[in-house]
Amino acid sequence: MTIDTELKPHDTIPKAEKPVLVCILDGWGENENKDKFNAIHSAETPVTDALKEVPGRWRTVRAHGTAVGLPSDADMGNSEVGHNALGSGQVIDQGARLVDIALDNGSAFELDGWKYISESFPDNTVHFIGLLSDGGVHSRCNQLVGFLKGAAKDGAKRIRVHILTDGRDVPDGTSVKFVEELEKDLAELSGCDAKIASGGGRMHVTMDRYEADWKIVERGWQAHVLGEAPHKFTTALEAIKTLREGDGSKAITDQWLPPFVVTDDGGKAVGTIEDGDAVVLFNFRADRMVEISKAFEYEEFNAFDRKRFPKTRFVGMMQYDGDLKLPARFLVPPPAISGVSGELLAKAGVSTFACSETQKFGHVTFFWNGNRSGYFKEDLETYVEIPSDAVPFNEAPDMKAREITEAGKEALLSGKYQMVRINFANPDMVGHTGDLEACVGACSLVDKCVKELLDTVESLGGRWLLTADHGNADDMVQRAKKTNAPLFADSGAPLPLTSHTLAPVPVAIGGPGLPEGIKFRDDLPNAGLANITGTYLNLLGFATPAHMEPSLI
Ligand SMILES: O=C(O)[C@@H](CO)OP(=O)(O)O
Ligand SMILES: [Mn+2]
Ligand SMILES: [Mn+2]
Repeated sequence: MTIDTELKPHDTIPKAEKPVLVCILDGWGENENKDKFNAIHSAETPVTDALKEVPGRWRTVRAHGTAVGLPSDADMGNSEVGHNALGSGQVIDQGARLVDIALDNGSAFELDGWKYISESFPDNTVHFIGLLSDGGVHSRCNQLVGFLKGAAKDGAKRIRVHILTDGRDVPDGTSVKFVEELEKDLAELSGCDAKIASGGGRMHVTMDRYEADWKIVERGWQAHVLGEAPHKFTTALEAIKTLREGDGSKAITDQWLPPFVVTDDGGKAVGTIEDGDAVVLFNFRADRMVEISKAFEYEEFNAFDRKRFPKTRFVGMMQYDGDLKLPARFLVPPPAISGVSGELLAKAGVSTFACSETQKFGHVTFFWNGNRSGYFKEDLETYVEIPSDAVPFNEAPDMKAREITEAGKEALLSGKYQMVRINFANPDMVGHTGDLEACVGACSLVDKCVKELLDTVESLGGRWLLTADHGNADDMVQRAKKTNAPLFADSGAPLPLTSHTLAPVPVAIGGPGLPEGIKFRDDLPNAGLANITGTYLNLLGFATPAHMEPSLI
């Protein structure tokens, strides 16, 4: 498709004279399950509730599956695909799908990335590092197995897998099943010595994002590369089963397992990373692979002391950062996202303010701009990151919602910005902890913060759009497949749901600056997140560009 990067004025909505607020509630779905396990339903949310009553200015849109470029409608939404869609207005085949296709048609094994790592197959080790689950948000086991088989077929003599346990996109405890399956798959690879070499929980080892805590990456480096960790076991299965028990008084969940190394009977690590080895990061999603990519790729690096910097043939499943071209080599070309709203608005001279806390900062900047870490026009764009606490967020469920609200209000009142873009992390990040009570509190607070922001826009005579990127807080319990009934452990405790949901998300518009007759059209019942981009461009007074999905207005 040809992309026209010139924004044209809207036919009927005049150019916004006052700021337009776009506010994303991360992980805030509109779920059919309206029992106490829906934290949003259980929370005090008078502000977002009242928005539903405004005729023609509230609706839901699809935020999962094919509506956001994922392989199937069984796939839950996530922040990467959600913010890509919100920022670009396009439904783009996403990493999960592109890798499936490249494996299906075999092209993955013809491309430069694969040829590059193949050079290590005969005489060196090939290492695979990534999230071991079938969650489909960052990675998928069947894709890992596809590449493992490809490596064995193409003559890899020695394979080592470094696993990050999930328990976030999939139920806690499933790490055991995934490791058992992987052990079996590795044993079946013919003609090569293949083993799990190290690992740890995804929230504690390797998979940090937006430089929230480099210690997480350092732990991973020590375990995967140097073969050093406080815990050593002779099998990965024994490692995770033992580590899950914690210190006896408190169990540790899959997400938070400490780093471990697998050793031989003599205590020697079975899979350190050495000069000449190939290293593949098998996650397709970008945010949590950027830091570890820098550690493997950058000669100059001072985020932590690597102690040893092996010269490896290093590839990502995808190229994770389009501006940094990181990593330089990759197995499957990433989604080509162009003509995004940020670029068009910068070209049109619109000044933008974007803000969230660290955990979601890249969501409203990097993902929003199509996985680019830079600016389009730096003098027109102000990006503000409020540092997140480095704690499990059920222990501090308010997170930085108040600080983000203050920053957003200040930006609106400053008169410096035509568009103000905000993301509240709480419903998602607290939702992922599985702690219902904490999540209910988080949702109530976010509702209050939304009020403050909308009141500010009202006072200025501006316009606003409120939406979310996918569900999460809207269901905090695992349910029976057929009946949807909540599931409980033998102890009687509800089985927590830590993942995102398949629920659609709300969209609401308003503000005194919005001409009175402006309403949502009713001929787009299947609209998704990509339809929101044209909608906020309309609020700014621009027509929806032809390469974007139609506006909801
Ligand atoms: O924490 C994350 O990495 C994902 C879940 O795997 O959540 P989100 O897509 O909301 O960032
Ligand atoms: Mn999200
Ligand atoms: Mn999430």
